[in-house]
Amino acid sequence: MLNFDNRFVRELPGDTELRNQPRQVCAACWSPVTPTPVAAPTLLAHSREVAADLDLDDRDMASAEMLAALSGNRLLPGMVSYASCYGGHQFGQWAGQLGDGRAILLGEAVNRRGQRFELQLKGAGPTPYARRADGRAVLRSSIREFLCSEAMHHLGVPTTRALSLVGSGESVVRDMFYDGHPIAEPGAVVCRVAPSFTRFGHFELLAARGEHALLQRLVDFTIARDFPALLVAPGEKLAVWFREVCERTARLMAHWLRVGFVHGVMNTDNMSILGLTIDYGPYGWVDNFDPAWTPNTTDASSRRYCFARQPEIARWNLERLADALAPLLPKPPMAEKAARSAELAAALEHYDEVYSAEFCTAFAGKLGLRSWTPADGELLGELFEVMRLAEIDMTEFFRQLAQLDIDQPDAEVLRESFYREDLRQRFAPDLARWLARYSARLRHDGQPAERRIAAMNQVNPRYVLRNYLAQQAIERAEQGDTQTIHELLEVLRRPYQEQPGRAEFSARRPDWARHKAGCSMLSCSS
Ligand SMILES: Nc1ncnc2c1ncn2[C@@H]1O[C@H](COP(=O)(O)OP(=O)(O)OP(=O)(O)O)[C@@H](O)[C@H]1O
Repeated sequence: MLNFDNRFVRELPGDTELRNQPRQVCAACWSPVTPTPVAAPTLLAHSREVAADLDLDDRDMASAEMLAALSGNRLLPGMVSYASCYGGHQFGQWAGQLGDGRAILLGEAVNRRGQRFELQLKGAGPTPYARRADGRAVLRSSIREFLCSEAMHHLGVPTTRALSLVGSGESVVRDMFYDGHPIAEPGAVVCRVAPSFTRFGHFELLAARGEHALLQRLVDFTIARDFPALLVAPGEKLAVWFREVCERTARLMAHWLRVGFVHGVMNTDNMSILGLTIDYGPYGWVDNFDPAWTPNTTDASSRRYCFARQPEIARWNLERLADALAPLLPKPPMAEKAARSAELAAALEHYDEVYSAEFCTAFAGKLGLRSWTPADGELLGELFEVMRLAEIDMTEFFRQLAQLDIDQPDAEVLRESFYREDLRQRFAPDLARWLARYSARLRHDGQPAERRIAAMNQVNPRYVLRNYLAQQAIERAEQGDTQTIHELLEVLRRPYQEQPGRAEFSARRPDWARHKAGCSMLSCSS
């Protein structure tokens, strides 16, 4: 039922040692490893769209063989299992070898249309990269990864996908939430799917070890397998490819800002070479608009990975990738002094340009403008300031903004986007002034209201995976009730459409969730 063509292990060198013990793995891109079986797997949910991409129907998904494969209990014909080797910069520091410590690849499925997808189990047991950890994942973080991958896809944000969420029937011990005391939680395995799970860190590790021949092989392989449409003359290959990576990353950052997504751990090992959102750990969705907000408790003081800094951090990460690739280019002339070649530097500048352009396009769309001028940048900046000070809900505000009567602007249509009545009253004059200027701008733009509203509703979601919604789904699932997971999966399939009877899934964060763990801040424990 699935066809495999496993190029990664066929074309790139693997680890020659077979023991599954934590260790440094050199001169190899992957290590063979078998998933550790789980006691009592149950399929808690699956994405029918991802299944369809793999030519799998509901019957296939319900089969015992599939459950065995998706829990790591048995391989299907054609599958090979391995963990890949990468390093990374974590919180700005080089961390050395990291690797797939609890992710196990199952090979590359090729569908009837010739599309290629790597399948990867997260939480399927330890690998040589597990260091001292257990290779497992808790149900709570697996639900968050499963739902958010699919929600992001339906929002139009590039992302790795999730085929399945399997409860393992085993418990996993983590020290989370409750005063740091270790507690046993239910475990789970998610099957992730993406054309490639290659990260910036794969290249960085080879460069850091001086394994330049293998680095060149990995670059050639990645371009050939993952960027088949890239047209390049042989001499320019590396720079043209890096420019493409910069461009995709820039587009991704504009998307994250558009929908109010904060990744939480933008280390270089969590940066996808395809410009996909990867690793749904302590991520969060912006409720009250705050550029400095980070959902990750580990980052609460430095706020390195807060909402508004993400584009800047993505550039820093691209610079680390450029550093890793630089040894593959002819040495720059002494006069240039810089370690980086002119081509790589130009690609980084391209990142800045593409990001700026994409950001303007995204926010022009959110505001219902057909074009963007520097004055619109000022208008948006003023809005952001009012939204921040008045603690306005980002998703609710932009969705409701389309309802504004631009001939008689009245902030009443935005009432529901305020969390606090006192702040609503205090900032009412500022908001009214802004709405008047904004309405004048729209009248000047001259687009018929119906068309503007329809266009705004296509880019301003009604439904996002608010932090407290995911937490509710988790708490119910931990009691054995998976209905909320299914409801959320269904609602988040059509995030831009009004769905009658689904108001509970668009409501802004309730008061009880404001400081509750899981609903506002999260630790990395997963
Ligand atoms: N429970 C665990 N067992 C083994 N390795 C782990 C575990 N949790 C995290 N790691 C490893 O720690 C490193 C950094 O962790 P991070 O939280 O970014 O990863 P993750 O959430 O496991 O994975 P991914 O980036 O694949 O989604 C990675 O090498 C990861 O494989």
